[in-house]
Amino acid sequence: MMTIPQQDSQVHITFIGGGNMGRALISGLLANGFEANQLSVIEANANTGLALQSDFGVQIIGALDQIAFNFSLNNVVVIAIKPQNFSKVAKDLNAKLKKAGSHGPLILSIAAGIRIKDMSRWLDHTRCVRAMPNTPALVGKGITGLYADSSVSSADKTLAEAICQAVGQTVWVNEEKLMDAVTAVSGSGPAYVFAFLEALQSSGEKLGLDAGTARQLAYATLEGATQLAHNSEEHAGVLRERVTSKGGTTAAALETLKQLDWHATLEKAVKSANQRSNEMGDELGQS
Ligand SMILES: NC(=O)C1=CN([C@@H]2O[C@H](COP(=O)(O)OP(=O)(O)OC[C@H]3O[C@@H](n4cnc5c(N)ncnc54)[C@H](OP(=O)(O)O)[C@@H]3O)[C@@H](O)[C@H]2O)C=CC1
Ligand SMILES: O=C(O)[C@@H]1CCC=N1
Repeated sequence: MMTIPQQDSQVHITFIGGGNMGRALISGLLANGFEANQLSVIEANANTGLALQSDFGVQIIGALDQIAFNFSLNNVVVIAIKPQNFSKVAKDLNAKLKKAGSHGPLILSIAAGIRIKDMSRWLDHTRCVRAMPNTPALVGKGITGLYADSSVSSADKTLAEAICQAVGQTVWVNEEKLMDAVTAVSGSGPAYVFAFLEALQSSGEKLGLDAGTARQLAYATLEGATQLAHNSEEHAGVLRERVTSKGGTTAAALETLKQLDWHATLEKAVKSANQRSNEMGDELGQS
């Protein structure tokens, strides 16, 4: 049963939205110390809700107005719906929070782009922390960036951090605009890695390997190289040079990547994600 450091009482988390990221967090939390009776989910899509109930045994609540806060300080609401739906849901939640008074829950938003000042305004509530997890949370290997402004208590920061640490590592940023960068690097990052895997595997297939062998080679290489880099104190560039024999095969591949400006291309892609997160904050914060 998951309790939070320095507190005895049990944490209860209500998810609003149990889609891709909600599911990844729920699965990761259950595998890492939480029990099903500590989690409830409000999910608009009936099939998605049924699948969560059957896979994880969590309680599915039909609608927002059925949330029963237990008025404990360890009551948490994770908002895991699309950013475009956020203001509507937050305004609906506002009435419930008013009833909860000063013991309203900690709100942990994982929505890309949505800023603390806007969610606090829609919710009329200041116990809000912004988080950006990623889907490797599903296997307990996520990383979550966190931001809270100075009005949030250290107990609430500890609570938010402990929840996110149940599914991987956490880092705090001290300026909210850096959440756009976190989103661009690690929130969206798994997609870049999966795209790289797809390309490495299909390259192997085009060179004549069967799909299974190409997949095995690509996945093991990514896993091994990542582990090597993780365990090494040296810069990834040094590790790259060690693979690159003068006049050899790696040099030929890296020369092609250089001609195609691959490094700068990836940096541009990550910059686009950063910019989009910021734009979403501007666009969606207006409502
Ligand atoms: N996917 C990722 O890798 C990451 C996503 N995020 C953030 O997480 C949030 C969710 O993303 P993701 O899980 O991918 O999105 P999904 O669309 O997969 O999940 C959202 C779920 O919420 C449901 N929903 C919509 N409106 C409501 C409502 N009013 N009440 C309850 N449930 C509702 C949706 O149902 P329906 O499909 O019927 O609309 C859907 O099942 C986003 O804000 C995103 O920015 C953050 C980090 C990583
Ligand atoms: O693509 C998105 O907008 C979300 C945020 C980070 C990952 N998925």
